[in-house]
Amino acid sequence: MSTAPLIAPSILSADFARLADEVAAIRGADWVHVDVMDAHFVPNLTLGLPVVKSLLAATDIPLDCHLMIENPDRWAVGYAEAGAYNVTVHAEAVKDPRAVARDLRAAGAKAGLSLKPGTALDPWLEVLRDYDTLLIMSVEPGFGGQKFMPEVLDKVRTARRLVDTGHLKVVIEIDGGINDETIHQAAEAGVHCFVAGSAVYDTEDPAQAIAALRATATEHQPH
Ligand SMILES: O=C(CO)[C@@H](O)[C@H](O)COP(=O)(O)O
Repeated sequence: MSTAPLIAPSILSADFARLADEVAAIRGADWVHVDVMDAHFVPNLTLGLPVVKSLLAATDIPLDCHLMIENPDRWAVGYAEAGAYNVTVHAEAVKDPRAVARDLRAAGAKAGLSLKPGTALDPWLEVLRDYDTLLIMSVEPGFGGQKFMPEVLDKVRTARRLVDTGHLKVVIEIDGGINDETIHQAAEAGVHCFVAGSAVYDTEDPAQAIAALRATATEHQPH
């Protein structure tokens, strides 16, 4: 697996004017992380499949759809069929994780599994053999602009050890509070793909912010 760090700016906005700006700003990103929230699994409501279809038409950058919704078993495959590159469901919400992974892959997408900060990694290791991406949340899902939780990095270190020894084949992604001051810790712990919202969009030059995050993550890759 390539160790070059991936930077994935996250699109969260339910304000369509701002969303257009966010899409226009994502030059130089590897993936675009799309925060799909349903106001049930998380206390926030953002966007759904029709808007994701518009985003797919608006950018060539692979879309990484993070489903923070109840009953992802029902909805996930629609995002894959629409053309999302990666579709991530939450361990705390999914009922049949193996069937979801199989259906996502059959529809041509990578399958992702996400863990909230308080969810342990060990019970999911067997299931993760069927997945391509492990998304470790470093904030409680729901809102951008929260403080990074370094305590989740133990899960990153464990997962990275398993990847490096060939026991797991996943891209390790982290999401929440990633910025210039925190990305080095996540990189050193072994993260492959870094999601960043405010650190990209709340700057004068989002493309430059993406480049700077990538440079820091590259510098702090584990050896
Ligand atoms: O999904 C979420 C939060 O639930 C994240 O994708 C945030 O939207 C990232 O924003 P920052 O923490 O980087 O501001």
